[in-house]
Amino acid sequence: MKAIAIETHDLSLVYGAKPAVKSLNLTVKTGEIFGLLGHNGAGKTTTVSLLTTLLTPTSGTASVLGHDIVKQSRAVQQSIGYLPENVQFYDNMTLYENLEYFGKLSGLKNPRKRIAEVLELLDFTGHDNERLATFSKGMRQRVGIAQAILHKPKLLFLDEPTSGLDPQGVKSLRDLILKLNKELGITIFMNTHLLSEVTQTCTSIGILRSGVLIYQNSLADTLKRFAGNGSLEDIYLQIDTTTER
Ligand SMILES: Nc1ncnc2c1ncn2[C@@H]1O[C@H](COP(=O)(O)OP(=O)(O)OP(=O)(O)O)[C@@H](O)[C@H]1O
Repeated sequence: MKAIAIETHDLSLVYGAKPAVKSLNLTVKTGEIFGLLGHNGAGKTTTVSLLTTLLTPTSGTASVLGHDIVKQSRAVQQSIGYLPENVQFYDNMTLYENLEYFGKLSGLKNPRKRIAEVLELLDFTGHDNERLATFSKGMRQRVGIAQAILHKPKLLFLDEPTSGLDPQGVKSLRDLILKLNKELGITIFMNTHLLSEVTQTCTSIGILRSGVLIYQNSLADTLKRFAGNGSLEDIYLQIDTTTER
């Protein structure tokens, strides 16, 4: 049986008086590529912010790679990588300088060696002395993944990683996500509303609606269970409209 990477129990977050995540009970096993789906404002980013310890829950608990997100937040931070939706870099610095900066922030002892490994892994060899100002959005997202994996995390959180990319950028990022999962064994937790991405990348999915997890299952079981109901888009709409509000 696979170990559990993420487990939440009645995890909730209220912004002022507004509940954004409501009693979330979610399990993600190690080795999965988990896709968290939902409309804009469903609570996906808030969920990732809780699991990455950027936000403290109003109530409930969660463990990430066996560490409690509140009591052991430092251990969580050390074992995960995170690509936020709008990752910021120093455009006037080169790719190498940006990665060196992030490597130092995450306490890397030998950044030079690790940066060279990551540049090769991400097919960036030869670009290390180019300024980030010259990079396309797709390349910048890959730099975002490079900074997120510098410290060799076992679990990677990606917030809408392919949003705003052209088809070539989407494909390149999708291939990279699959490579990180298959070759390096990194568990991936990905927020998305691109259903086409989910079918080509994820092994399991969850659907959030107004802060409530209304569905969680493997992608294979979902497609089997709703066989004959059309594309994943049709299935998503069916789950969304037939689940009690
Ligand atoms: N800092 C904040 N203060 C108050 N309300 C917030 C804050 N951040 C998010 N919200 C609200 O919480 C709800 C969930 O937002 P969240 O960003 O988690 O959703 P999302 O599913 O990630 O949406 P999107 O796909 O648009 O990024 C939304 O109604 C949003 O307006």
